[in-house]
Amino acid sequence: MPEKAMDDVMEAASGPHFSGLRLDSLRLSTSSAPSSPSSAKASVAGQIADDSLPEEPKQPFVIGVSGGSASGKTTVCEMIIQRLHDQRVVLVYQDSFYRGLTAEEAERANDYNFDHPDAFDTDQLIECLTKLKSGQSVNIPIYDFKNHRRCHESFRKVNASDVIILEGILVFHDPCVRNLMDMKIFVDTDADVRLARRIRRDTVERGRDVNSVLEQYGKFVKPAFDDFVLPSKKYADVIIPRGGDNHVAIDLIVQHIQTKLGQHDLCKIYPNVFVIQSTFQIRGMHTLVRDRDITTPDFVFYSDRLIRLVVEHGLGNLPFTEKQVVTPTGSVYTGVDFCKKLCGVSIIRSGESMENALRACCKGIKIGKILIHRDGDNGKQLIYQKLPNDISERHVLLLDPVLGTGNSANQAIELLIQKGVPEDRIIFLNLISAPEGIHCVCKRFPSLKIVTSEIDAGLNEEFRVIPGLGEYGDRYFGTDI
Ligand SMILES: Nc1ncnc2c1ncn2[C@@H]1O[C@H](COP(=O)(O)OP(=O)(O)O)[C@@H](O)[C@H]1O
Ligand SMILES: Nc1ccn([C@@H]2O[C@H](COP(=O)(O)O)[C@@H](O)[C@H]2O)c(=O)n1
Ligand SMILES: [Mg+2]
Repeated sequence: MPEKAMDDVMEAASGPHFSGLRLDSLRLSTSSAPSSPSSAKASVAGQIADDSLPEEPKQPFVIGVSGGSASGKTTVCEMIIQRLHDQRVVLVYQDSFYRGLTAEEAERANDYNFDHPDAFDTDQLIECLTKLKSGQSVNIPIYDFKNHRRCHESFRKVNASDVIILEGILVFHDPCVRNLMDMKIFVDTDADVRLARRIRRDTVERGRDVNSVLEQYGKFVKPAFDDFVLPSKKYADVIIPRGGDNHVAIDLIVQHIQTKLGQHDLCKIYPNVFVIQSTFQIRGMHTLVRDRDITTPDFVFYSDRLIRLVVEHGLGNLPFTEKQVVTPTGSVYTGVDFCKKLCGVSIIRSGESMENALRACCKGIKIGKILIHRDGDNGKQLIYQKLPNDISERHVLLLDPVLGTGNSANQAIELLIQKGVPEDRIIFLNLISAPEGIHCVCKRFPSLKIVTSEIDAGLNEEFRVIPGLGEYGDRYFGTDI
C-alpha cells in the first residue's frame, strides 16, 4: 500500500488539531520550568496527584448509531458532528467493512444479501474500533457501492479523536461491537419514508435502477430489517423518531455528550482560564496559522483575526457599569459602559503583534512594553520596560501570543505587581497556551485571568509548544526566512 495513497485520504475531521489536554504529554509540574527535560518528565506524577487529574489518558467517547437503511443515520451523525464543533470527532461507517464481492459474486450481485450480518467483516471492525478507542490511528477500508468492492489501493486514515461515532444498520447486532459503545442511538423512521429515500439515493448515488432497488428491498432489506435491525433497537439508550428532522432530540444528545466530555481539564482546575468558544472558523484559522507552508501575509492575516477574537473575549472579562441611553425612537436603552481605566502591555517581540487588535478595539489605549531575555538565567532577565506611570490604577491586558513554559509571563506579571497592579486586574491574552505554562502562571498568580484560543498538547524537549506554530514573532514579522 503506497504511503501517498493513504495520505490522500487523510481523515479531515481528525486532522492535526489538538485542543484537548493530553496527559501523556504533560511534562512540567512545578511553578517554574525544569532545568532539564528529564527533570520535567520526573515531575509528571507529582503534578497529576497534585491536581487530582485522572491517571489514565482520557478515552474517546464512542457512540453507536443504528437504524434501518436510509433512516437518516448518516444525516443524524453529521448533525451531531456539526454541533460538536469544538471536539475532535470521527465518523466510522459500518459499510466500510463490507467484505466486498469476488468478480464472480459481483456478476450476480442481485442475489447477494448485503443486509445480513455475515456481509460485514465484523472482526476487522472490532479491531479498528478497539485501536481507535485506545488512541491509535487506523486505516479504514474504502467501499464502493457501485461495484460492491473494496478499493485495494487506498485506505481512509483515521486519527485518534475525542468522540468516535460508528454508524450502520447492524452496529448493535454483535455484542462485542455493542460493548465498545458508551452511548447507543437508534434512528427510527417510517418504513415508507425509508424506502422512498432509498430509491432516490440508490438511483442517484449508488448506480442502481428503480426496479433493482425495489427487488432488493423486498428480497433482502425488509426481511433483514425485521430479523436483525429491529430486534437490536432494544439495546438503544436513545431512540430518535424522524431522524434528522428531530432537532430537539439531537440537541439533547449533543448536550449529553458535551457534559460527558466536560470542559477542558485545565479550565476545571483553574477557573480563571478561559478558552474562547471554538467554531469551525476558529479551527480553520488555527489550521492555517499552524501550517508551516503558509505565506507570511496569510499568517499575519489569520493571526490578526484570531487575536482580535481573543482581545474581544479578554475585554469581555473587564468590569462594567450600567448605562442608559436614549435611542432615536425616544426610548431608553439600558446597557453598560466600558471600563475606561485600561492599558495594554506587550511582551516584546511577539506580543507586539497583538497591539493593533487591541488598538482597534480600544481607541487611544496606552500600551506599555516589557522585554525579557529568555535564554540564560532561567529566562528571568528583565532587559527593558516602559509602562504608563499610572499603571497601578489600570486594568492591564498583558499580550503574548504563545504561552510556553510560563517563565517570561511570570517575570512580566511579577513586574506589573511590583508596579502596584493588583493581580486580579491583569488579564493575560494568548493565542495558544501550553498546559505547562498555564500551570506555571496560574499556580503563582491564581487571581489573574488567562484568555486563550486553544490549549495545545504540551512542550517538547526544547520547551517548544507542540503542535504549536513555531517562532511566532519571526513568522509574524517575516524574519523566519
Ligand atoms: N430528514 C430528512 N429529510 C429529507 N431527506 C433526508 C432526511 N434525512 C436523510 N435524508 C436523505 O435520505 C437519504 C438517506 O439518508 P442517510 O442519512 O444517508 O441514511 P442512512 O445513513 O440511515 O442510510 C439521503 O439521501 C439523505 O439526504
Ligand atoms: N454493495 C452494497 C452494499 C450495501 N448495500 C445496501 O446498503 C445498505 C446499508 O447502507 P445504509 O447507508 O443504507 O445504511 C444496506 O441496506 C444494503 O442493502 C447495497 O445495496 N449494495
Ligand atoms: Mg449511512
